Amino acid sequence: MPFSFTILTIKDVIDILLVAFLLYKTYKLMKSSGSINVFTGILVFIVIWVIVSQVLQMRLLGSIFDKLVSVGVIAIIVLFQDEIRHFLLSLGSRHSTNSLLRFFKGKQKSDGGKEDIMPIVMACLNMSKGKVGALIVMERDFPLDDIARTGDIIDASINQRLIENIFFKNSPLHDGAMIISHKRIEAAGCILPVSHNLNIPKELGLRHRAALGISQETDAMAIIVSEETGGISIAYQGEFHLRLSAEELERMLTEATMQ
Ligand SMILES: Nc1ncnc2c1ncn2[C@@H]1O[C@H](COP(=O)(O)OP(=O)(O)OP(=O)(O)O)[C@@H](O)[C@H]1O
Repeated sequence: MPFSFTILTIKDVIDILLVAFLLYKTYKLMKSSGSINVFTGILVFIVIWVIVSQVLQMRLLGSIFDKLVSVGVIAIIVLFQDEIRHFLLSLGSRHSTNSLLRFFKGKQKSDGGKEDIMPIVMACLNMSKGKVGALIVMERDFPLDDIARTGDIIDASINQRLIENIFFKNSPLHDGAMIISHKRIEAAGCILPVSHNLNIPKELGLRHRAALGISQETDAMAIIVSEETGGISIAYQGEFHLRLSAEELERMLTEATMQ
């Protein structure tokens, strides 16, 4: 039988690149939420399904697999509703849209928000030196009102001494997380969702798990000051950035709060 060559058009190349991008995004989301084994399992199942029903054309087994696939789509949506919500959120977030606009317009990033960031950075550095534990969540596009309601509403301007005071050991509000929203300290003593990721290093406790949890469920950035080591870390988009320097902390906060 003569070989037949299929000519790839530009549309096909874009199609392949988009599928690769979607697979990569899914892989990253699953990895950050600790469901990477499920992702591998689904991939293995798809490969077996394609071999059985398309390549070998086994009709009986193929029809069973076809049925499983049609039900499987609904099962996947139910199982991964959090990951799907996070994916759609990251696609539609103001940050992604603005980056895209900047890319096309060649517009420079604004240097806004430094006066709001520096008190947070300075407070974190002081708390780090004194080994005072802290958990600060910076709201972005996803509203954190429900989380803020689990603590005490403060609604104060961002102030270094106020932040340090709240997290000072034995202060009534030192337990739990502080929420920063619309350039204000909105609430303190808030309860965050805890991440169930199994790959979190054992030495990181509940404060770090809670920070990772909120970064998986929303687009917020969470800053952690460790009471044990004084280390400053950030949980963002389901990933940890551990043991940050003052410059790294400032840079990440500036990037995250840029409009
Ligand atoms: N779900 C949660 N939401 C908000 N804050 C939480 C949550 N769970 C724990 N915390 C905070 O974390 C503190 C416990 O921290 P723990 O020692 O377990 O964490 P850690 O990650 O090891 O941090 P550290 O290095 O500071 O010890 C609690 O006192 C509380 O303030």
